[in-house]
Amino acid sequence: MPLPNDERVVDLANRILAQFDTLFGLHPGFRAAHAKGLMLTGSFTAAPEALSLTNAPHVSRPSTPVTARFSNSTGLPMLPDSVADANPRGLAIRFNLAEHVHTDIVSHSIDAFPTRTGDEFIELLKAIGASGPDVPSPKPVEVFLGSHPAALAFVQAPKPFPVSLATESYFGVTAFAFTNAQGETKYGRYRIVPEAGEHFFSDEEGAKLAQDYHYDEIAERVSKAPIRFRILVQVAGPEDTVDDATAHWPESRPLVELGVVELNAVLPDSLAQQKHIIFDPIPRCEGIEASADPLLELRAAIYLLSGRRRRAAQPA
Ligand code: HEM
Repeated sequence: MPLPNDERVVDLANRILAQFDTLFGLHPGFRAAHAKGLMLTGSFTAAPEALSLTNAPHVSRPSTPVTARFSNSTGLPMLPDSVADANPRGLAIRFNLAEHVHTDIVSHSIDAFPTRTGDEFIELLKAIGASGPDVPSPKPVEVFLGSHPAALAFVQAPKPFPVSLATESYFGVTAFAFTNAQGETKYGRYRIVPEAGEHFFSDEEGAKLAQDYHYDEIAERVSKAPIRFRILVQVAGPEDTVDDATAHWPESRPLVELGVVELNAVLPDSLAQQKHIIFDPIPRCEGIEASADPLLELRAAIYLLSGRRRRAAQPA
């Protein structure tokens, strides 16, 4: 996973990282965002119909080992699971194709993102940082939301507390170009759907959850039976926008099943593994290419810079 060649992207990535530090404080050894999490292992089994979409290596073989990380939002590693800011939850999946060869999916539990570009995103972070409780209305964040409808829609969208991290759906949000063995390319977006169905608490119930409820629950659940998710790809129509994470496609677009992820166990050294692993929002594998979405290169740079910093941190 290389840093982008474009120095402006790397500079923006560093500035966004610094803005996360300002918002959440420094927590050496943890992620700047999605800091609280847990890692599990398992395998991916491709669905037969997946080959119609892509000849990616994990789709062309019977089974691929995976490593997955569930996470809470924010850069606060001790954030209680009962706090609304813990939503949306994250799910990152690494398909281990060979030693040191892998491709990842990074997803979160809402089919939306507040901004189309990184420049808008840093503006939003700065506006949030400048909108403390003592700041009179209209606060900078209110002004930002008033002039950015996608950000307003993201903030206002329901983000309920899942009963379990295994009863939540996750969305890749950015589009990728999927190419099959015949050379046909279609754009699509990931949807990761729980076999256990979607189940949520009311906000009142969510606010009463224990500090580490979701992570204790998922560990308990996987110790009894495997946890399964179907990985689907929502396929774009010819007129759909494929380079804008804030754009929504009609629900009538077809869904192609890529396969099933089965998680079998929590990694015994989850904390050390989380510190080390750096998920890549760009697939970088045959059959799945990045779209022109400007967030992709930027995120790849941020996750790498943040990951290098995390790896270099000395244990507390
Ligand atoms: C401007 C856009 C974005 C920025 C600046 C951003 C920023 C970050 C940062 C700084 C991290 C921590 C990286 C690390 O230390 O490893 C992170 C992780 C993460 N982000 Fe984003 N993000 C963006 C968009 C998204 C989108 C669109 C999604 C959902 C599809 C997403 C889901 C996640 C998840 C799940 C993680 C945790 C990954 C893991 O477990 O290692 N982010 N993000």
